[in-house]
Amino acid sequence: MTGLPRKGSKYEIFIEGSARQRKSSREKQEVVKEISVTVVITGVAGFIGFHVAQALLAHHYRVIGVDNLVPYYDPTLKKGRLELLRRHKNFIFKEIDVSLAENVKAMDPYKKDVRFIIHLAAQPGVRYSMVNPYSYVTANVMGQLVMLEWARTLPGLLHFLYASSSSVYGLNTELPYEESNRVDQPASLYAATKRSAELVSSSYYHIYGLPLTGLRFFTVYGPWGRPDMAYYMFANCIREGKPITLYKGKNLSRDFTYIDDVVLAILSIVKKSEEKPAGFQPRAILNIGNHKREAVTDLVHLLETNLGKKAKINYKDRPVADMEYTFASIKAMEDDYGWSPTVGLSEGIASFVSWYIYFY
Ligand SMILES: CC(=O)N[C@H]1[C@@H](OP(=O)(O)OP(=O)(O)OC[C@H]2O[C@@H](n3ccc(=O)[nH]c3=O)[C@H](O)[C@@H]2O)O[C@H](CO)[C@@H](O)[C@@H]1O
Repeated sequence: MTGLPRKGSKYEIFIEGSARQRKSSREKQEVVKEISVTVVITGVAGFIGFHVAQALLAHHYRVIGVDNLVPYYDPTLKKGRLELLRRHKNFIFKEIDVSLAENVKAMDPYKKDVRFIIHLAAQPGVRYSMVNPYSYVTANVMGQLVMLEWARTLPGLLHFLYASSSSVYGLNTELPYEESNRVDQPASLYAATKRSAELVSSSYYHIYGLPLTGLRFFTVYGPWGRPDMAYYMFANCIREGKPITLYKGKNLSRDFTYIDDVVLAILSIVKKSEEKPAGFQPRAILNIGNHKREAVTDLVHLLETNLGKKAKINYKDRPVADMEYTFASIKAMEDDYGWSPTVGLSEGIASFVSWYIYFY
């Protein structure tokens, strides 16, 4: 398994389409032209960064990938993702921590070429923010500021996209969550740092007019995923015959978003920003979700079916930092970019499990 998309998926057709394009020499020239579009991806060895980088490289972008390779989870995953990325000739990797301003000087030689920044480097994990709080402010707020400061020195920047999170909706009870909802009641420090990053960005838009969009991701899952997330932890426990911890609550549910849909969302934003349609103003914030609220117990059943093994379950009270439910309105993404998700939870979990079985 290479981490490439499911057979027949929209994302795969994208990549196959690109491969076909390489055939004629005239089109080869176009490819060479396209290579000049340089994208910086921070957190490139992370789950979402890796998939976005692969897709952009398949589309002949040049990717300057940045990551500090922090061992928050099993480093073999980050190393494996990087190994795949390094096979592309248009991939350049810098091992740096972007929460220190002096480190980003390593990217200065590419300044004039950079058209996009996709800033995904962060300290993730809702529950871990109670264990190691300082790392969240450093990575998620300072890191944001450093990247914004660097971004404003770029002469040809078209769009700065950055990762926010559905967790900013916090204790909000209005469903589905809309970008215009109140977001001043974070349930976790993690959410507070993600909201802070949005506010810092908003000030940079106001002062410097930087083209900025924060993407509020809703529980993204899939092959090469993050082992601190429930679907992955549950899979590990089921495989090893250990009990999973399921939080109590009849409304415990998530809007689960499959990675291919997230990649397509980002590609559609990048493409439109390159086209620069007259009068089009990118929004400051966009939800990236599946627009389906699914019970966490359904996730467990799907994993059991695909792994062919029953889960042993320990029920526990939900930690206060954990939201009970999430549900995304995706109207803004549909209206602005014609994007809508295509992969349901059962199909997505089947894809995840086939990668998982191969990987382990
Ligand atoms: C670990 C983590 O923070 N993951 C991400 C996840 O949070 P999010 O909490 O949505 O995702 P998880 O995969 O951690 O949890 C999914 C669901 O499983 C439940 N659950 C989790 C663990 C467990 O042992 N038992 C259990 O029942 C949770 O309460 C939740 O309802 O999506 C957010 C965006 O939407 C991201 O910003 C977060 O980085």
